[in-house]
Amino acid sequence: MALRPDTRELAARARADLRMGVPMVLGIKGAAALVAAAETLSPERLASLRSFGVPLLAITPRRAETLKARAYSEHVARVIVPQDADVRWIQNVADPADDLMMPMKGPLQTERGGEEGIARTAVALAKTAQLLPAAVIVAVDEGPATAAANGLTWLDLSEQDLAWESSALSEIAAARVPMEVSQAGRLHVFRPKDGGEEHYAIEIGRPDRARPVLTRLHSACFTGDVLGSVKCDCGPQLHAAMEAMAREGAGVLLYLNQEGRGIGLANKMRAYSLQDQGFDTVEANHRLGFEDDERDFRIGSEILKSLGFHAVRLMTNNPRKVAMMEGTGIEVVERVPLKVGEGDHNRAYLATKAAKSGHLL
Ligand SMILES: Nc1nc2c(ncn2[C@@H]2O[C@H](COP(=O)(O)OP(=O)(O)OP(=O)(O)O)[C@@H](O)[C@H]2O)c(=O)[nH]1
Ligand SMILES: [Zn+2]
Repeated sequence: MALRPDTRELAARARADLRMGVPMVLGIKGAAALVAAAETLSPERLASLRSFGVPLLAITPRRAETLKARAYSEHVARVIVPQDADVRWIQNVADPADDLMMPMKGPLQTERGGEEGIARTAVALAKTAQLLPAAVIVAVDEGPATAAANGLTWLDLSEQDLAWESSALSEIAAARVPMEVSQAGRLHVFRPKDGGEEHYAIEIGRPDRARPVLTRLHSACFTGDVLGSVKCDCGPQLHAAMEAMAREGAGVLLYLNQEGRGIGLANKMRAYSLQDQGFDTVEANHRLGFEDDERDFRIGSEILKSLGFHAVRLMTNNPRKVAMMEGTGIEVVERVPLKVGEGDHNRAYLATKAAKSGHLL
């Protein structure tokens, strides 16, 4: 049936549902469950979910560790939601905002053994929807029938294990954009097949496809790039990279919409608020239930290849970016350090990245 959305498209639809607070039905290897994101859950929907069975709250092992709950798995922890627990209880387990003010959330009871695929996938969906990585799940016997009867998205992953990287990109439009640093600017917009976040490539000058091109692989940072926040070094890095390309007369700026190292601006602000409570940038991500860095840098090499580039001189201090480029078919002939913008407000942040995330100082 050519009209029918495929698994990837259904997953994208499921993410949109979760963001709106609409539950979806997830099927894996014969098991099925209603799934709702903890962050967007309403009291009415929680009550309806309970009419199908006893809910579990799936969270990441990172979050479980903060809550001192046993995960019994390296992939997911399934917290038993007490009968009298309300939405607030669920959201307090999911959200570390009040951890310090109200530390007594436990002891949390967690499930051990049994089917964990649904819980694991539900958390992955919430994460890629840039919500808090926590989902309420209620097992149901008849997945497709439950979805159909309630008008919910049915996503069956029994046959296909979803690879969580972004789906293939196609170039949508490009045009000349004269800029302060260079009159010769050209912006290309790339869109993933699943309708997700778009990413950009900005050509500066006239880069020669046959030679390694000076390239900056930059992740969106609204606070640093646009507001000039001094809490990180993103703004100065962006501008220094563009100026270097303009000086050379050629370069490519890859501007990937991976705000907050892939967790989205809302979660980044949650992380900032934890940083105001004394946690560093890595600890804050972990308390929220994320890894230090949730970005997929393959997007960058895919864009470069589709523009006809094969080799780069990469402006970065992050060895992971170099490794990812090389592992995905773009030769990195040189790493060009990009050390600008260090100040009183971001000194500790940069030191943490060097100590914990392997950034080169
Ligand atoms: N989660 C989180 N993200 C942050 C924080 N501070 C900055 N960011 C994000 O981190 C990313 C920084 O991106 P980049 O500068 O491209 O990457 P990098 O890993 O620092 O590597 P290089 O700058 O290339 O050396 C952006 O997406 C910012 O939004 C933070 O405290 N927490
Ligand atoms: Zn930044």
